[in-house]
Amino acid sequence: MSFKQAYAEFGQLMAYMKPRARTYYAGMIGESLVSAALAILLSFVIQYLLNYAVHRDPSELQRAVYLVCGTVGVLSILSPICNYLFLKCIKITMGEIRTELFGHIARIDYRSAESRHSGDLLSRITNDVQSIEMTYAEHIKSIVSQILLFIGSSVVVFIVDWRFALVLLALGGFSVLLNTRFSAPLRRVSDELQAQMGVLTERIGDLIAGLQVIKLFGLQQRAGRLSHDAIAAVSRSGIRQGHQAGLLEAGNFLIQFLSLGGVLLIGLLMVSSGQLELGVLGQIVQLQSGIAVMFLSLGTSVAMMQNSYAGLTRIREVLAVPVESERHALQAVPSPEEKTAVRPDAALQLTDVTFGYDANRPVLKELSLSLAEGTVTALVGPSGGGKSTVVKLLLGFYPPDSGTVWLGGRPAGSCTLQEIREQMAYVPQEATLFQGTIADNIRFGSPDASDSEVEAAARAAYAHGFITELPQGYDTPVGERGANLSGGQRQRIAIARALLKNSPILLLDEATSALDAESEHEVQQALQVLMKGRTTLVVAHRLSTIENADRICVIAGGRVQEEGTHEELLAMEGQYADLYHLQFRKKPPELAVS
Ligand SMILES: Nc1ncnc2c1ncn2[C@@H]1O[C@H](COP(=O)(O)OP(=O)(O)OP(=O)(O)O)[C@@H](O)[C@H]1O
Repeated sequence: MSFKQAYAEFGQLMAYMKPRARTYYAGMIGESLVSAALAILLSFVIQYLLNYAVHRDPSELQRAVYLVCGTVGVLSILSPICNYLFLKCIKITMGEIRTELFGHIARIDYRSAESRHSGDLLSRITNDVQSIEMTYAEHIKSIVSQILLFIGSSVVVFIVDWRFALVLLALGGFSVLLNTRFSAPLRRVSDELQAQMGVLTERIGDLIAGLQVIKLFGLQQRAGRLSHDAIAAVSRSGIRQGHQAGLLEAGNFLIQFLSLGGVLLIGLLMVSSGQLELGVLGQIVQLQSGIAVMFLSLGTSVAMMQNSYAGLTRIREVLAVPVESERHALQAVPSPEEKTAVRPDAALQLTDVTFGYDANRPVLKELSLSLAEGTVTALVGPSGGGKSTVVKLLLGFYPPDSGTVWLGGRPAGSCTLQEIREQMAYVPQEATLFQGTIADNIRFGSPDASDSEVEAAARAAYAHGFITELPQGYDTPVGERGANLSGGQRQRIAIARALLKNSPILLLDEATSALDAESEHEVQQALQVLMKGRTTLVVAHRLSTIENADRICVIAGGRVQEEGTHEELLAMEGQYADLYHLQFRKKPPELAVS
């Protein structure tokens, strides 16, 4: 890496510290001065004590004692203050970096979110952010304190015997060359290692999320094999990094050894021939480590900062992922035919919508669909036909490639995403619960809702009963992603949340397929309450649950193939009738949509 590039990357790293740069540098330089001063003053103490040992002059002993007491007194006041300022700046800055990352990830557009593995994002938020903290807290401070120690030691050695100073500086020069030689390979291996840590975190995420399936199907060995490659890659890069760092360290130690051995040998010869005081030699020996260590630790710190630069690059990649714009990304102006097709009673409508996740493979093909206000519409059809994709478009997660989504007769492209989403409540197949209590999770539907409103929503969602049976009631923590609750309980909390949101349009991804009969009954009852008076779109996987819907649309191959009521569609003897006969299973009438 060129000096210019390193300087630019350092600048980017320090840009986060800019608002409090003065305090950070003051704290860090203060801390560094303290440790450099300690080492240099110690060299004087050694000189005075050795002089006392040789000449038995009590004033030398006295000077050593005064110096020790003065140093301890001043440093014990300065050090905690500087350390506090320094650490405070780091913690605030790290908090800001994490907040920026979290905020950005929460806003990234859905297409980018779906195309990334959550483990990769997790690794960037944890490993890469951590690598930046190491530079703020360790590497920069180490460089500055070693430079200060180096300057102080060099000046003192130069004053007491300039010949030693020249020899030590020459050896230091070698050390610089050695460290520069290792900088580029270390950066390469750091980049690799950080990326591989990301892959490993992805594998671990998959493993934890799929633990039940892995155990159930006895896939432990297979899962182990899948993670094996990622673990092996991390180990290989880690070993390569260790190898490079080890070679660098060995070279630096050799130089340090030569420097210490040389000073001692020449110094002792000079002492024995009367050219040098023993006390001065003791002082030079103490200070030579300050000079040699500077090169050693400067090299190591510069090399380790490559890790942070690699981490920063990965964090900046996340920050460069586009966020959802406030406006719905749909810009196309509806055609005159589409405008005339808009039904005045439609709460939601799609006219000639074509959409593909991949531009060359349309999933929805000129699909038209309208949801009359206050009615229940069900989407059914074969797996992969495009039902969930319709929901994603309605929620504004993706804009159509062509055609128009209409919201109450208004093109969704002219609405903000907030306007679109305020109109809709969505209950997905798997209820998403967040860390916090049951009450917190219901309150996501309306953050300002009072406790009694939360309870009313829970009662309407048939959730109040089981909540009050829990020892902590509404204050029960739901555990990671609702792990402390059953599937049906999670669903009813999600329904209570949707009730509290009180939006006029309801999108349901058939939420009961994974539940046992009793839970399904309760969730269905809760859904009946939720659907009352709302325009509802149900993505149904089991036809028995939507027999009484006002309209049923069969979606296959990205198009509405058939539509009508249950009886009309059966009479058609088309795809719906085939699907129905295939799945035929009578449900108790009270469970079905009424
Ligand atoms: N994020 C995505 N990226 C790329 N392709 C996708 C994505 N999501 C869905 N698809 C593809 O789009 C097509 C329609 O998927 P969709 O989930 O809408 O079907 P569906 O009718 O809801 O299926 P199911 O009943 O199984 O849930 C499928 O071929 C699917 O592979």
